[in-house]
Amino acid sequence: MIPPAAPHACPAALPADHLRVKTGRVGVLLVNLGTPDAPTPGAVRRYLREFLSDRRVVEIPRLLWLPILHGIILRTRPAKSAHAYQQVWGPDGSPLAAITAAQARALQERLGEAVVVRHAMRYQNPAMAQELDALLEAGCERILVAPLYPQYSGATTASALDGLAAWITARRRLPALRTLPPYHDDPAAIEALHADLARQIADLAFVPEVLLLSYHGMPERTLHLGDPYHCHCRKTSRLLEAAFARSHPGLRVMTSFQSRFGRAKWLEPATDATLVELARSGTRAVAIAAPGFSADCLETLEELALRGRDDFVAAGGTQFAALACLNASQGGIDLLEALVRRELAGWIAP
Ligand SMILES: C=CC1=C(C)c2cc3[nH]c(cc4nc(cc5[nH]c(cc1n2)c(C)c5CCC(=O)O)C(CCC(=O)O)=C4C)c(C)c3C=C
Ligand SMILES: [Fe+2]
Ligand SMILES: [Fe+2]
Repeated sequence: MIPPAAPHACPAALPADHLRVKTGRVGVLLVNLGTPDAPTPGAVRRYLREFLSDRRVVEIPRLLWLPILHGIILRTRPAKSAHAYQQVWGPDGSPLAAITAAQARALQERLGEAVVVRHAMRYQNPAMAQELDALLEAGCERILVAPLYPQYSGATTASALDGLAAWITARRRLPALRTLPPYHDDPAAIEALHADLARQIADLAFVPEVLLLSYHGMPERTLHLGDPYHCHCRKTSRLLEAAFARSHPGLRVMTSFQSRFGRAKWLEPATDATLVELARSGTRAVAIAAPGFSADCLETLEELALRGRDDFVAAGGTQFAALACLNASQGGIDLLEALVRRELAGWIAP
């Protein structure tokens, strides 16, 4: 679609190859949150230091936060979190990194040579700046940056855009840029999630009474400050609930928020408390899903699938299934392709 650059005359003092760069291509950068390079206390510490130093993630004044982060959290949490990562670490490393890489490869296949697809992590590796540079190097003059968060939050979507902004300010030669909007209520996203979860439920050895939709939590204060995250999660849930009411009339769909961090009040109800409450009030069979995560990660594979099951069973529940995220499944890649093609309108042939 982009015409080749016309020949031109440059000052004789410049070397003949000063503009001999590849041009005319379109790039897509899939971005997810980030994960440690290894399931060791040292690597987890480096990851947490970068992540939890981000002002978008912890919004309390630096003077208060930095002594807590460096004096307490970075001394105690890395060993505990490394133990959790060891339980989900796979042959290709961290699940979040491996799945995001697989999503990028699958999307590259779908989009063909007209588009260069790469992936990056907001924290740790592969770094956003390195991957954006690689797209420029490959001749991409137009780049779509796609944070893979269906629901917008300052801590995730906005932070990924901060990563892009930091790269922009540090480079002379910039491409044209677009960013993927949140897709929490996109009919294609709801349909993909509904179809994938329904397929997984059909494959279970039991019939769940409850489908619990668990989203990563946020401090409740961020909702009052105007972050749309809570509303986006609730809307995804409402649309999924409506879809399941049609396909699975006996299934109760509920929503909760997981991964509380720190002492402040977080969005409620909490996932762990909800599982215990369900079991205590007589629910025996639960399936849990995480529609806020585009890829399985520590928060789904350890917190939900392992600890969630323990909480539910200890409180009297008997059947528990943690359903997979869309990941690089056919439905997941169909969705990514649809979202990305829509955002690339005018840059690539329909
Ligand atoms: C999907 C959306 C996410 C939101 C919103 C979010 C907010 C948020 N997270 C923390 C603190 C931690 N999160 C951690 C891991 C983690 N978080 C997300 C996604 C969201 N976070 C993902 C995908 C992951 C998993 C990464 C992986 O490697 O698999 C962690 C690290 C793990 C641990 O030590 O428990 C922390 C810490 C805050 C404070 C926050 C909002 C303010
Ligand atoms: Fe998180
Ligand atoms: Fe809301």
